[in-house]
Amino acid sequence: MAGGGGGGGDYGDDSICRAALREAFGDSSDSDSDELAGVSPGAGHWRWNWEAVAGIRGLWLCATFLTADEQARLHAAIQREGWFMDANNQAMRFGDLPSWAVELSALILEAICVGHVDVNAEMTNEDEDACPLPSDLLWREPIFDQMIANRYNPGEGICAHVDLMRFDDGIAIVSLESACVMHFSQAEPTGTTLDTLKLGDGEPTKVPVYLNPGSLVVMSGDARYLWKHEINRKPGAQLWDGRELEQNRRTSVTLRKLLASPS
Ligand SMILES: O=C(O)CCC(=O)C(=O)O
Ligand SMILES: [Fe+2]
Repeated sequence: MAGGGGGGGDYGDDSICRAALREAFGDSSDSDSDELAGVSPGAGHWRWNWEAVAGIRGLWLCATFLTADEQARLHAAIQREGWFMDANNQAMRFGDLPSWAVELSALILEAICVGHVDVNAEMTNEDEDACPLPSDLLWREPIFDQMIANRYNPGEGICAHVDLMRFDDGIAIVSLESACVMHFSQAEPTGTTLDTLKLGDGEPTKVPVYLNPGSLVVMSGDARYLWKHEINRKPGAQLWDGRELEQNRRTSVTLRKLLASPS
């Protein structure tokens, strides 16, 4: 897909993306179902701004992915599943996803296809760098068939990890309820590339990414395979703009695609 120019802009061939959307999900304007219905194709086009996270190839953030209303409807749909009763704080689905997750997947694909890309100075002019997901991942069907919903109480997070290799490239994370800082650190230091990312004392740099409610993070390539991600909500670890974030309950939805199992 072609990238936007210096000031950002629509990218890719809109009609190809729209065809992919229709093929994958049908015409959502006909939809009479579901919690996110009413979001017609292209409706979010003006507000979807994609930022490439500096220093991590394949890591993209769309801070304006869901409106407050869409967040509320998505959260209500998750609540209705009744997953987070008692001490339960995680639910996984494989294969057929709940209809709201299928709709969310369609919205993610649409945001990737028609959103605006802020091309920063560090990026090269290679087309693949100017799209939040490589086109082969955009065309796979379904785009996602595995989902994890996580609920974190204040103080709870997730340890540094690379997602399991049983999942394909191209992972999306939607945040709800409250903000957090997710840190990325290199998984396998290779000497050469790490040199530019090391602090003076040799400690690998952690790249902080602020995940506000309603934001969408997309990881592919290096970001998915060569960088670990974590959410450390121990006191002192959630710093943003020099201030400690106030911690509240956070819910996230992670969408991935299972690799075909060897038969
Ligand atoms: O909750 C999040 O934001 C991240 C979840 C995650 O990384 C995972 O489930 O693999
Ligand atoms: Fe993960």
